[in-house]
Amino acid sequence: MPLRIAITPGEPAGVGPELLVKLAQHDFDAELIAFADPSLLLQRAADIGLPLELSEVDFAAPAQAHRSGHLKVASISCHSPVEAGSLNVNNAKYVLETLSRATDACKSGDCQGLVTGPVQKSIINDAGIPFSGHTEFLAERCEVDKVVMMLASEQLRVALVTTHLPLSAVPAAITGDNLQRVTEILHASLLRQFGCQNPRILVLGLNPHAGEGGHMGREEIDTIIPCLEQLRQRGWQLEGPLPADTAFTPRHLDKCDAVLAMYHDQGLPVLKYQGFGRAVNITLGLPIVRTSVDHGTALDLAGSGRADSGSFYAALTTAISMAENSSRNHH
Ligand SMILES: NC(=O)C1=CN([C@@H]2O[C@H](COP(=O)(O)OP(=O)(O)OC[C@H]3O[C@@H](n4cnc5c(N)ncnc54)[C@H](O)[C@@H]3O)[C@@H](O)[C@H]2O)C=CC1
Ligand SMILES: NCC(=O)COP(=O)(O)O
Repeated sequence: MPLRIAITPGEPAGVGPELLVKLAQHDFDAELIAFADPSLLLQRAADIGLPLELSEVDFAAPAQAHRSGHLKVASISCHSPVEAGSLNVNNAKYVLETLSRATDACKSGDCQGLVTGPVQKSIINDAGIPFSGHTEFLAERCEVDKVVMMLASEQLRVALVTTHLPLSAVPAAITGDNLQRVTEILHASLLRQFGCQNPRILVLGLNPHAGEGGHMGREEIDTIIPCLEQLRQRGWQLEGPLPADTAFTPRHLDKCDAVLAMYHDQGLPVLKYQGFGRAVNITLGLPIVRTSVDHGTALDLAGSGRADSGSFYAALTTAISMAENSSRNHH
C-alpha cells in the first residue's frame, strides 16, 4: 500500500501554496495530504492557471498513490483572507496549526513523513508567538531535546551545530556537550538513513583559520579538538577542525560524507551556491521523517507562478524514499 506524506504549504502569502499546486501536477508513489486551507490552494491554482481537484482525506480508508491534478487535503481554515505577497499577522496561528496537525498525524502513524513549505518566521513572532524555525518547533512537538539541521544536494551535505541563533550567541552554544550530541546524531543518521558505512565527517572550526593556534580564538583548542579526539576513540572518521574558508574544496569534499559547520551562515551559503533550488533540508534525530525546501517564502514571487518548485519536489521525493526505507526497516 502507498505511504501517506503530510505536506504543509507554509506561509499562506508566500510561494508555498503555489509550489504545492505545481507538485500536485506530477504522479507519486505515495498519497500526498495537504494540511492546508482548501480555498487557498484552489485560489492559487487558479492564479497560476493549473488544474487542481481536492478531496478530504479519510485516514480510515486505504491510501492511494497520488495522481496528477488531484490532492488530498486535511482542511484547516485561514483566519483572514490571503493576498499573495502580503503578510497578515492574523494567519500566523493558522500556519502553526497546519504544522501541529501534520506533525501529530506523523506521530500517530496516520502519515509516514512530513514535508514542509517555507514559513515566515518574523510574522509568527510578530503575532506574539516565539518561533525560531520548524526544526526547533518539531523537536519540541516530538518531545526530543536535540535534533540536527542538515541540508543536502546531490553533491554535498552540510549539517549545523547551531541553527537559528544570533551570531553573537553562537560561541557560547559551541559546548563540548552540544558538539558531541550533534555529531552523534549526524553520524547515526549518515550510517542508518543515508547508507554511509563508517561515515566520514569534516568538521569546521569556528574562528578564522580554525583559530590560528589560539591566536584568533580559543574554541577550537578548548572545545572542538578535545571533543573530536574523544569521539575518534570510537573509531569514527572525523576530520578537523578545518579552516572553513578552504574546507569546501574538492580535496576535502571528495573524502567526506558530510560537512559539519558551526553555524547557519558558515555552511549554508556554500550549499546554496552549489545547489540552490535542488537542495533539501532534513531534520535528523526526530522520531518522524521530515524534509523541507532550501528556500524561504519568496514574497516577491508569490502568486506569479514563477517560483521554482525544484527544491519542494526534491524534498518530497526524499521524504518518500526515507519513509519507504524506514517502513522497510520496521517490517
Ligand atoms: N523552510 C523554511 O521555512 C524557510 C523559511 N525562510 C523564511 O523565509 C522568509 C524570507 O527569507 P529570505 O531570506 O528572503 O529567503 P527567500 O528564500 O525567501 O528569498 C531569497 C531570494 O531567493 C528567491 N527565491 C526563493 N525561493 C525561490 C524559488 N522557489 N524560486 C525562485 N526564486 C526563489 C527569492 O525570490 C529571493 O530573491 C524569512 O522569514 C525566512 O525566515 C527562509 C528559509 C527557509
Ligand atoms: N535556513 C534554513 C531555514 O531557515 C529553515 O529552517 P527550518 O524552518 O526548517 O527550521
